[in-house]
Amino acid sequence: MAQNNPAASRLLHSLRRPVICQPRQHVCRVHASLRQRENESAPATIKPVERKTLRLAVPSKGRMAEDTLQLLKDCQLSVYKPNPRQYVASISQMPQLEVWFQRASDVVRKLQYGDVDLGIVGFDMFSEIAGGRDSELVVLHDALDFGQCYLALGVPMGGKFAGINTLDELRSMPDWTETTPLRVVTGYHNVARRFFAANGFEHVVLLSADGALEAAPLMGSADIILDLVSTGITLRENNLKQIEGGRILDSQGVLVANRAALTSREGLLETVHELIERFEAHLKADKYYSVVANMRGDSPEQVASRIMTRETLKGLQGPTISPVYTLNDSDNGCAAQHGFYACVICVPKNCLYKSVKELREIGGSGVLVQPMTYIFDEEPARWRQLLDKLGITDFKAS
Ligand SMILES: Nc1ncnc2c1ncn2[C@@H]1O[C@H](COP(=O)(O)OP(=O)(O)OP(=O)(O)O)[C@@H](O)[C@H]1O
Ligand SMILES: O=P(O)(O)OC[C@H]1O[C@H](OP(=O)(O)OP(=O)(O)O)[C@H](O)[C@@H]1O
Ligand SMILES: [Mg+2]
Repeated sequence: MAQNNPAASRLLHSLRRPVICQPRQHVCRVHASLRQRENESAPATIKPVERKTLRLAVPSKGRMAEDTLQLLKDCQLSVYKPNPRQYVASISQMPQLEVWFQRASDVVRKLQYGDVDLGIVGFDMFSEIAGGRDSELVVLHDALDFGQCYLALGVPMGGKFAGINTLDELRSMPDWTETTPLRVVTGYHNVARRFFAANGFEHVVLLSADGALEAAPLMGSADIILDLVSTGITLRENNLKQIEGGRILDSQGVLVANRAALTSREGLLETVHELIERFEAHLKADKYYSVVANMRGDSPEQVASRIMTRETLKGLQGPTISPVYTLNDSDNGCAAQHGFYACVICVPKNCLYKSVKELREIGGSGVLVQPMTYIFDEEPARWRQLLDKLGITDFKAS
């Protein structure tokens, strides 16, 4: 069938191309090949081109591209791209920063080479290309709240895998030998190599494919897959299951920087500070509603104490309580209404209805719910952690 179908035969062809073995060598010692590949993928020590501008690389296509631009927009950092076929754009609020559109894998490579200073990419891609640990690259924000997925093994539900439900069981199958290794198809060879080496798999061969990996076990061209999972539907629809111990790496969008650039490029730390502040303010606010309720009570303290007895109503710092003023009919003046207070709290979005019910239980009447746009903390913890990582003690953001 594959012979008559060009797409299928291309896939088969790519699946059959082993990447860690020589053409006639079928079995790999994953430990040895791990060392070899990591040296290979080490960034070349090429001196970056001189430039005055700062650069941020973002994914150029797919869901990560859309979500990255949306995040920047939500932080009042809309990206202006004059022409859809151009790869460089700008942000009017940050004129010092060029935005470069790149394939996700190239975002990481360009960061390694120092061609860009900052990049937004999935943690999966960062792990695959750069090893996933802070080294010459530094993760500035590890939870941008989009592109949530994870890398996991997908194992056939039936056949010889019917009784296989854990990583130990998979490893202990007698089928895997020098001549019949476990064939794993994946786009994440470095992650896979590290994972199988760390988990004591001896006879593994990694195969390549650019998409539709889930079809490979059914076709017979691989035993299992290692791919991204989000809802798990694609695995299920292709008769594949996840196994205990087979969830390899959790991923979402991250902001990464070139470490050397952080300490040498003029203005980069200030820009990073602003980006972290804006991202944190938006991402935090996105999880809350601002709730204003009129509360019955004898004093502000009494209302506050009642609110503080309820976990969902405590908000971020506790309630703000103020008098409610009404018009005085006799002289048209205003007077604080006795026994009534307005209270403002932040409520986690996922507890909204519970909070409204609790407010009513403790004397609330009208409840207004508003979206929260930004919550600026005094200093984001991630900024402090970055300064610690870089060993900077005397930086003052302007
Ligand atoms: N199903 C998914 N759910 C959430 N995030 C995902 C999912 N698949 C991939 N991602 C994230 O998106 C990144 C890009 O994925 P990918 O390269 O497959 O592009 P895409 O958005 O699916 O577009 P396409 O596959 O059509 O080129 C991945 O590195 C990962 O971080
Ligand atoms: O768990 P799920 O919600 O089903 O998502 C998982 C699927 O999503 C990604 O594929 P994508 O949709 O990006 O298609 P692609 O293979 O063409 O990249 C990934 O490679 C899986 O196949
Ligand atoms: Mg995809």
